[in-house]
Amino acid sequence: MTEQNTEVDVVVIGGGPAGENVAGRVVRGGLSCAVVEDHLAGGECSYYACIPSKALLRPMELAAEVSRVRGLELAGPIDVPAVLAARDRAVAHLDDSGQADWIIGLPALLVRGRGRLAGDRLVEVTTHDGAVTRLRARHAVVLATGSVPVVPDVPGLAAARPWFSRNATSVRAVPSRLVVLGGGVVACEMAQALHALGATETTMLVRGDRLLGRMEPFAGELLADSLRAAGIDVRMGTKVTGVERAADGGPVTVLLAGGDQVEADELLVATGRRPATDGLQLDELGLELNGAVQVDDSMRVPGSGWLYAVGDVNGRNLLTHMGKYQARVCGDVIVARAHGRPDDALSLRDSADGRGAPQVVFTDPQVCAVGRTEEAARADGFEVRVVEYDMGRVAGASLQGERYQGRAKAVVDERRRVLLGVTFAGPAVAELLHAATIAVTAEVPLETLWHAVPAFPAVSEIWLRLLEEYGL
Ligand SMILES: Cc1cc2nc3c(=O)[nH]c(=O)nc-3n(C[C@H](O)[C@H](O)[C@H](O)COP(=O)(O)OP(=O)(O)OC[C@H]3O[C@@H](n4cnc5c(N)ncnc54)[C@H](O)[C@@H]3O)c2cc1C
Ligand SMILES: NC(=O)c1ccc[n+]([C@@H]2O[C@H](COP(=O)([O-])OP(=O)(O)OC[C@H]3O[C@@H](n4cnc5c(N)ncnc54)[C@H](O)[C@@H]3O)[C@@H](O)[C@H]2O)c1
Repeated sequence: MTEQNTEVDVVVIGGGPAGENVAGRVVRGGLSCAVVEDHLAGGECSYYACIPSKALLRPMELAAEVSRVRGLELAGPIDVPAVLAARDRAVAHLDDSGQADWIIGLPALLVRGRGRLAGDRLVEVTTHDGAVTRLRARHAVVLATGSVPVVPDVPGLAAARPWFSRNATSVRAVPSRLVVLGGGVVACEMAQALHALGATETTMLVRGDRLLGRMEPFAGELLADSLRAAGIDVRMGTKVTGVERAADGGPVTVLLAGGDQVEADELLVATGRRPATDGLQLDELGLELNGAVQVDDSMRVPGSGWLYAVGDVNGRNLLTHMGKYQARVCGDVIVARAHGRPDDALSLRDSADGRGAPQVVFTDPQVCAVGRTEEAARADGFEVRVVEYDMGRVAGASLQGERYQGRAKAVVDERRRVLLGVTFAGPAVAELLHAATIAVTAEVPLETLWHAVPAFPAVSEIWLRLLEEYGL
């Protein structure tokens, strides 16, 4: 076993979107940086999560759009091998040389191997051949190790070799019978994609009474209607009591409280993710881990002068764009502190995560939201008024296709007359979201928004309808 020692200004553990962006910002600020990556530069998002899932969903979404436009018809069923090939291209056939070259070209040092904290500003990396590299950071160590799936404690589950999101997004042969455990984002997106790509019997087992539990209830209801209309068996209020599968393979049987059971070729478990902190040795630094690595709004671990955490591992919002935002804050803060410059500018603090991150669920209908739901706003003590509107009544939306089903909801802070949150559910509503994000972030008074005139006949006329509904 060989040992090497290297000193740089900043060491980043994890080369996913968050880690890469920290590296980009600190190098731009004149610091040297090493990125430690155990698997693929680019992280979960690029190869197993956002990118492949959206590549698998897009044909389903477009096919649904076509089915709503009179005079158009698909020439045939979705060409599954072609879709899987397009997915493979989207993930660069799991070849990370493009992203590795980007890191190296910053320039930054890319150290391939598993990193852990070995002391004050010290990271130890074990490479795949067993060699150990010790990286000493002059200024900061940033944890950007992402998250891993939660495995529920269900008898027989682990032995039944369930699928997790990586198996679903990397699918080579779509199972005919699929059972999905969970009603969150991964469950909804992957159930719909795999059903459209050939799963003929798809069952969703949802613990609660609705899908997308963190969003406005109407969004999950519209989505459940659409999934059911597509032939997916969405079962609410279920409790899985056991899972069985013969050791030599064959179908998997999911046992439910009440005596029911579902047999399928594969079981996809999509019951959330937890921060990837195993093996980092945080406890040895005296850090108490309550699930995620807690950070302040400059992304620094409280009580430490040098340890930061960005992206999924800090548990703020498990979304790529939020991890990258945190990374920009974190990188710039580290640069400011390293150069002894003021570190308290507005751009050097995370103010977006606590307000309610923008998110798009890429199903049909799409669901997107930013800011607080009505329930969250009331819980936070705001004086709330909500307005809702059926998007099918907007001229631009009705022109998108027949049977356009959609709904919008705005949550208003009555005292300041600004938006606290906005949710849209409907076909192709994702691009409406950024206008809402600007309005919520900038706290644009409704009286000012009134003068932002939406073009006719675009779907964005929903903004006018919401304001009229409010009484303007
Ligand atoms: C199926 C699915 C679809 C998703 N779709 C979307 C979407 O459409 N939009 C969206 O915004 N978000 C989406 N997400 C969430 C998104 O993937 C994550 O929020 C994002 O990847 C987090 O980025 P990260 O850099 O924090 O972590 P990751 O992308 O997980 O990267 C962490 C990196 O750290 C490395 N690593 C971990 N531990 C070590 C160690 N000890 N030493 C060295 N390297 C280590 C890993 O190998 C990995 O490369 C999706 C998630 C899933 C599961
Ligand atoms: N388009 C996107 O933005 C996108 C897509 C996929 C994933 N993501 C992110 O990835 C993260 C993980 O997604 P996810 O869908 O796995 O998590 P999630 O937290 O969104 O949903 C988890 C679901 O599993 C259920 N659940 C939890 N424990 C259970 C148990 N023991 N038995 C039965 N059901 C159980 C929950 O009730 C919930 O319905 C999310 O935080 C999300 O932000 C984002």
